[in-house]
Amino acid sequence: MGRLQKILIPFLGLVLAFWFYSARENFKPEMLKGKRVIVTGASTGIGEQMAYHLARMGSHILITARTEAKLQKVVERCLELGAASARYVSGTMEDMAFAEHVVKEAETLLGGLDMLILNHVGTSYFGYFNGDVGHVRKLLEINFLSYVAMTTSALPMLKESEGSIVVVSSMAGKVGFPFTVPYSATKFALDGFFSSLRQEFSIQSVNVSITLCILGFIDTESALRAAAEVLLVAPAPREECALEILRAGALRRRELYYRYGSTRLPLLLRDWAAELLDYLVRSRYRLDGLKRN
Ligand SMILES: NC(=O)C1=CN([C@@H]2O[C@H](COP(=O)(O)OP(=O)(O)OC[C@H]3O[C@@H](n4cnc5c(N)ncnc54)[C@H](OP(=O)(O)O)[C@@H]3O)[C@@H](O)[C@H]2O)C=CC1
Ligand SMILES: CC(C)CCC[C@@H](C)[C@H]1CC[C@H]2[C@@H]3C(=O)C=C4C[C@@H](O)CC[C@]4(C)[C@H]3CC[C@]12C
Repeated sequence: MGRLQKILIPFLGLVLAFWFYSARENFKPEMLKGKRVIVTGASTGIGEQMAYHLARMGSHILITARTEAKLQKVVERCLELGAASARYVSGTMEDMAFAEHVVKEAETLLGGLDMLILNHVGTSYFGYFNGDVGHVRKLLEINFLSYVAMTTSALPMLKESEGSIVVVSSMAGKVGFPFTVPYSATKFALDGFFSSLRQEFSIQSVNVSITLCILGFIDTESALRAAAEVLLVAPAPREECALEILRAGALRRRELYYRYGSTRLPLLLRDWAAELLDYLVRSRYRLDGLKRN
């Protein structure tokens, strides 16, 4: 009996802890109503879909990317869908002054900021590493340093609103995949920077959440163009992906894994059977589909 109690009580404790942990707050679209949100890389792909979801939820939206004509169309659609307000700023994230300018625009136009969604990525190649160090530097500036610059300038506003930072990363920011060498380096850098910063926020009681989004293959035009012929993996829908990112950000989750089965489960292998994971990853590639570049 005594032994049974010794096992049963901790077991019940664990069950209760699990129940308590999983019964966390549920997402309601009203959570983002009236919130002031920046979405970067929102002229197309997942960023564009996030803008539309935010519009339906009644947020104030500030979007950015390089192509003005596309941004204009996305803003128009956001207004049709019910955004509280929708504006754009066009420019390149190769330029840190532009990254900071976007944040300043939120201050001027919206009077503050509740959520900063960092989503843009510069164009890269999907193929063997070609030795171009200049490209790695440029991609680090676009995919990583501009995220740092925007976070730094948005922090006073985010502290004020007790807001959220959402960082869109990838499975390629947690595991090495073939053909994404420069891209993968930039995504691993994001994990280092933002996971460390989250720890400091916790120590300093800074109530700004950081959500790192670990995405698998998503059916955006650029991803399909680059990799559909090579990967034996079905891409997940960008609309659903965009909604899951917003949900995780609104719930102040630490990380999002989308889709769960093709991201979280393979990652369980990473620390215990890295060689097996590497092998399984390679087995999902069709090398004769690779374009010459
Ligand atoms: N699709 C996928 O399979 C996966 C995507 N992800 C991540 O999801 C996020 C979105 O990806 P996805 O929607 O596929 O990307 P897209 O290629 O569809 O969109 C990229 C966006 O970034 C903008 N952009 C590109 N270069 C620059 C630049 N120099 N300065 C400013 N903006 C720029 C583009 O607009 P413009 O050209 O007008 O500037 C566009 O709006 C990225 O962080 C990506 O790493 C993660 C895992 C898988
Ligand atoms: C085998 C399984 C364990 C999981 C497989 C998931 C793999 C196939 C997923 C995970 C991360 C994905 C890449 C990514 O993050 C972003 C881009 C940029 C885009 O412009 C071109 C496509 C590309 C390279 C994706 C290609 C597919 C990748 C490697």
